[in-house]
Amino acid sequence: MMARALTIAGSDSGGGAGIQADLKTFMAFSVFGMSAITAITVQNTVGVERVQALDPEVVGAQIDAVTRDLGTDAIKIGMLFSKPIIEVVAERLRQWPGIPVVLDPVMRAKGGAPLLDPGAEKALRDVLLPLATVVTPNLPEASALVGFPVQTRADMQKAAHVLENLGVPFVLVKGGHLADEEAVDLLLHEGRETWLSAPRIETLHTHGTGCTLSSAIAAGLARHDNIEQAISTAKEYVTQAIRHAPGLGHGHGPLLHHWGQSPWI
Ligand SMILES: Nc1ncnc2c1ncn2[C@@H]1O[C@H](COP(=O)(O)OP(=O)(O)OP(=O)(O)O)[C@@H](O)[C@H]1O
Ligand SMILES: Cc1ncc(CO)c(N)n1
Repeated sequence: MMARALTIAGSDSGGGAGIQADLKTFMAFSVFGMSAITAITVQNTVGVERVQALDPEVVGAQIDAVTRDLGTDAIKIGMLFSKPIIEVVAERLRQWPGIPVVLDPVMRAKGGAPLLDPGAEKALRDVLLPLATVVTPNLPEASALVGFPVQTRADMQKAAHVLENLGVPFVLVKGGHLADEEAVDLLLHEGRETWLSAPRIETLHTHGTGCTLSSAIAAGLARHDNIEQAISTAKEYVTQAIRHAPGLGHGHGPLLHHWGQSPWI
């Protein structure tokens, strides 16, 4: 049967991040994508102009409709926006304890616009984190979750251990925001640290890197790949997606959601 994945996330009208990036990524991995939209962002490559959250009950109902009928092999979680939405999502995840969950703890867009109510960070950590199989914070998100600054490789190690102790089997702290020649992420699993390194590509076009990485991991899990293998394939996917970015828009442009060279060149 075709592998299926569900993304629970916000819509990015610009098509580069959020639900749109997730579905495009699932498709690149030949995984059937489904969505539960948490919020609609009025967004393009320049920034976020408005956010309209959905009624938490409508978020829960989308998850129910999909799981009841089509079923899913993996779940990716992105922008959640508010504590009531976090609670509804957590309640649904508890009903499906066997399904692997990739949690991207989205807090802000690249330009700084808030995508999560700061008052909901605690709920994200206390309610949702223990239900995740993989968590993928960037440096500011890791810092908000652990309560100390995360700015160096040593900080990433410390933060990863704290997050593992909060009950997440696979912790991936993303180093995209490091001032480093390499784009390095740290994977921690059962106390074992692995640095995943890729060349840092000099480009403005990095809109949706985090969404793309987490949905590529979820696609691998939906296909029942070994989790460490799924994470390293996802890292390769995001690196080539940045390298072949189509250069659209006037700000931080989207990535190429396709394996390999741009098909239109
Ligand atoms: N310029 C770059 N070149 C290569 N890899 C990059 C670059 N920037 C980020 N990455 C990689 O992309 C992935 C996403 O990391 P990043 O820290 O940018 O996530 P993020 O801040 O959550 O992204 P966003 O919020 O824009 O979706 C990581 O694997 C990171 O190492
Ligand atoms: C909807 C949405 N989710 C996540 C991000 C983070 O990149 C974004 N910019 N927009």
